[in-house]
Amino acid sequence: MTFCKRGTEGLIYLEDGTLLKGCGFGAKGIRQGEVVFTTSMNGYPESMTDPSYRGQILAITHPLVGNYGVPSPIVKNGILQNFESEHIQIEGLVVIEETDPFKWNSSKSLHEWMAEQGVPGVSSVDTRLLVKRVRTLGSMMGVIVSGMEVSDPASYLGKRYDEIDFTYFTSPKSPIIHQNVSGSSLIVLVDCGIKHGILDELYRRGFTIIRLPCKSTAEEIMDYSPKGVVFGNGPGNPNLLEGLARTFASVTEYKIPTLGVCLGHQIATKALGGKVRKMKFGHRAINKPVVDVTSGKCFISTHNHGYGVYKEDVPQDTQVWFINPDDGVVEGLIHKRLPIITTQFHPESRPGPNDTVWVFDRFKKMVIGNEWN
Ligand SMILES: NC(=O)CC[C@H](N)C(=O)O
Repeated sequence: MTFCKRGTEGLIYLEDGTLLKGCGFGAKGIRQGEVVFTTSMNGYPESMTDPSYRGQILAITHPLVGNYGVPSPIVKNGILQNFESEHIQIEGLVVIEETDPFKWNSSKSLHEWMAEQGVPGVSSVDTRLLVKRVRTLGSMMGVIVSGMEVSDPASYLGKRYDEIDFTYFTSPKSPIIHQNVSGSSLIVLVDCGIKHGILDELYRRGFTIIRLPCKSTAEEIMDYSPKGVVFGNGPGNPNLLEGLARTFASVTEYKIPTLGVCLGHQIATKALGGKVRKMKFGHRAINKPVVDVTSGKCFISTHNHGYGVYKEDVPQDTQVWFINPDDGVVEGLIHKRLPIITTQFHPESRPGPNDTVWVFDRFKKMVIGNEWN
């Protein structure tokens, strides 16, 4: 029997029947979701508040999680500087060891933060075994239990992740404006659950940003006469978002500079005639290589995607911009005739190395200077 420092037990159950018992922390509760893993060694406050993780139970492979605690939110111009959204988005967290913090800017422990926000965690489980199962069998649904007695966790499995449109929970219901006094150009960002890191990088480049709901039409977008449009990241299965792909396709008719990031890259692919497929277990890390095939340079980047574009599914009028050299997944596209660029990875680098923030400079050049290749 494991000694549990919070005095409660917990478990993680996978739909293939794997049951790992450990300790509960964070909030007491039971949640179901798709079980995914990240190999990031730090950045848990950013990852856990990334809206693209909605509907997922996140396992962190790094053995100690919580060492530097959780900071107080810092907000500038309505944009969070140290979290990716206002609250925790993951369904639950799985770690080997959940630690108490020691850092000058920590305001609470990981345990306290999760308890406050109603998110269950389980620690003292063999995350290596869990990751091996997911890598071998592919992403699976699972159930996390913290501090409660449950005899049949399988009975809590519900609707499958791939069948739920999570943007309903993460997209704003009405426009949000980040007015930029130093800015020259107004852009519209189609917000399906935007990471504040993306907002921040755009705002730093002088843009006034109008965030519109994910279900907006091209007409609603063009009503603002934007100089550029961004289709951002977001949770869930891109193949459920046919309306968004239609909106993207209609926006292309205005020949307006457009940037797609992560979900935005997938939506661009669909809108332009390509295909997006579910990956076996996805890419979630802050040290993934991507090669810019136009320059031959390799960059280290932040990823969080479970769907992907493969070479054979790239839309006709686009050229591959980035590729992941490990598995060949297409990590970025450039349109051959229109000012459209996309990345599957996260150039805003939250959390992660800043190697690719120049993608936003390139977008700015497209908007301000009319250059894109
Ligand atoms: N970060 C994202 O935008 C993720 C896109 C999509 N939900 C996926 O998992 O592939």
